[in-house]
Amino acid sequence: MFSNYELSLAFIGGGNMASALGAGLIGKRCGANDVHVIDIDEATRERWAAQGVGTAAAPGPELSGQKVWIFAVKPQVMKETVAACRPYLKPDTLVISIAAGIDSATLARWLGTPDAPWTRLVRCMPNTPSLVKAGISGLLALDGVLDTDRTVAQQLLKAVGEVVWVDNDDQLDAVTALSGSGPAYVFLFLEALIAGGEKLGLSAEQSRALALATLNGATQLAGLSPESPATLRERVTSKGGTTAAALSVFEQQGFTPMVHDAMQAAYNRASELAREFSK
Ligand SMILES: NC(=O)C1=CN([C@@H]2O[C@H](COP(=O)(O)OP(=O)(O)OC[C@H]3O[C@@H](n4cnc5c(N)ncnc54)[C@H](OP(=O)(O)O)[C@@H]3O)[C@@H](O)[C@H]2O)C=CC1
Ligand SMILES: O=C(O)[C@@H]1CCC=N1
Repeated sequence: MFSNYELSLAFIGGGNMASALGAGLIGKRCGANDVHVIDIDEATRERWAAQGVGTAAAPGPELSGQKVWIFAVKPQVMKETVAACRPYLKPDTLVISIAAGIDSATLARWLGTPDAPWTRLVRCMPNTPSLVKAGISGLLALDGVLDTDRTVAQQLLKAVGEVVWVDNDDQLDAVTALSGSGPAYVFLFLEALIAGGEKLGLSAEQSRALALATLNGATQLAGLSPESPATLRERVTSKGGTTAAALSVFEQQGFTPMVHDAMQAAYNRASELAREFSK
């Protein structure tokens, strides 16, 4: 379907997440000149223009020429942004929204009418490792979405990593709490490991190399091994040894419940965003 770059793409909002997706997609699924970016921020437009991408500060007729639209603005401005783009929809436009929280039925209503909601719509929750083609995206299509549209959305996101289809908006909020926000949790852990190494006398450079390779190696091992993460953890933990000493501190200080509370907070925030900005 995408041979000879048959895809034309609009990013409405060209910030962090759109840039990560664009970096993975341009040259693989589309040429730079097949992409159109609408962003109110001049510096953002200049970054895209430097890659040969057409840009505009506001939606206009050129949007009608793009087959797939990816809404990548903050949930707070989704409603007004959709309203501004809506006049340029064509019957065959596939809309993908990556906004956290804003549910599919609301988006379908904003894009269409209350009586005839837009059906060519896929909700997606990607993550920033898409920048290096190591992302993972949750995808959600309402009943009635064409199989061809599901396929296009899936191929698009597979160009920047893996995809997992979910059944409803609540599950997409759970994806948001896990893999959407998740890279930030991992970066926080990485920062803590690096700072911890330095406190114990390693240089910043040594700590960074050791921490990065440890996270990389451990996740690769977990991905390739048939054994569970719990078993792999036990393999590192010699009785009465150093790992046991460290893990007992994690346990005493409530590491696992803290991770669960953090994920619950992200999930709850997605619902709040939906309530606040879906009216
Ligand atoms: N960052 C991430 O890891 C992920 C983000 N998302 C979702 O992606 C969306 C974008 O997030 P992110 O990329 O981080 O945000 P950014 O703020 O980096 O990007 C949004 C961009 O949209 C611009 N913008 C604001 N209003 C409009 C408008 N009316 N028309 C066009 N452009 C506009 C902003 O300009 P200005 O800065 O001047 O306001 C900004 O450049 C959010 O809905 C978020 O939930 C989903 C998954 C992961
Ligand atoms: O923080 C946010 O709201 C967005 C959604 C997932 C990652 N970033």
